[in-house]
Amino acid sequence: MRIGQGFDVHAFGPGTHVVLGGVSIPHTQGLLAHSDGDVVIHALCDAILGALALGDIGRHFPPSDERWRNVSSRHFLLHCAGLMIENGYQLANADLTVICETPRIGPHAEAMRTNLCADLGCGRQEVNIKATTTEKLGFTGRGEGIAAQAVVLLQRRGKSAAVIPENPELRTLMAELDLDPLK
Ligand SMILES: Nc1ccn([C@@H]2O[C@H](COP(=O)(O)O)[C@@H](O)[C@H]2O)c(=O)n1
Ligand SMILES: C[C@@]1(CO)OP(=O)(O)OP(=O)(O)OC[C@H]1O
Repeated sequence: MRIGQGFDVHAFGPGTHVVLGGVSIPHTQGLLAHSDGDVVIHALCDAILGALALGDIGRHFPPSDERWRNVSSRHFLLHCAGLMIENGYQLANADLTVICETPRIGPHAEAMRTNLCADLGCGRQEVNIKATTTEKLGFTGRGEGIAAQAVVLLQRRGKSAAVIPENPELRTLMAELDLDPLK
């Protein structure tokens, strides 16, 4: 078993929506970032990479690289899911916390969960999404940005229990990276 944790913050800036867990949520502001600024997925990627002892998201997707400008963070998550499988692990569970005053996360949590489970190739029971305000304290309390935390537990995947991801994007990415899901 391997445990990993991730944390990310993005500041609010001009915009009409934020992208969290791959869900576009209408909002009075957007999030400033090189990519789509999906703090939830960034924290989750860092947790997975941490569990695998493979560094962090910036090492795999440098902010200096123009290829990642405005890209969907689901691309990063698919990559991390592929690395997890390549290294012989599957997700035992992931627990995420989104920290902001607004927008309200509750109404979007199930759609976010659907996206994350699809990209990770796991069942709904393996992923939980929570939200909290900071009672108007600190930078999230002042409405300056959104923070997210993630904790994951990875378990060794036996050959007999091997899971070939249902998500066609993940299968394609794994094929491109020459990752064998049964290895
Ligand atoms: N951005 C948010 C923040 C909170 N929630 C939900 O409200 C509950 C109460 O939050 P407190 O910060 O007052 O404890 C929390 O448990 C979430 O269910 C939310 O949906 N979006
Ligand atoms: C996601 C990456 C991609 O270039 O950039 P940002 O979208 O700015 O996000 P951040 O969490 O600040 O940094 C990690 C980078 O890998």
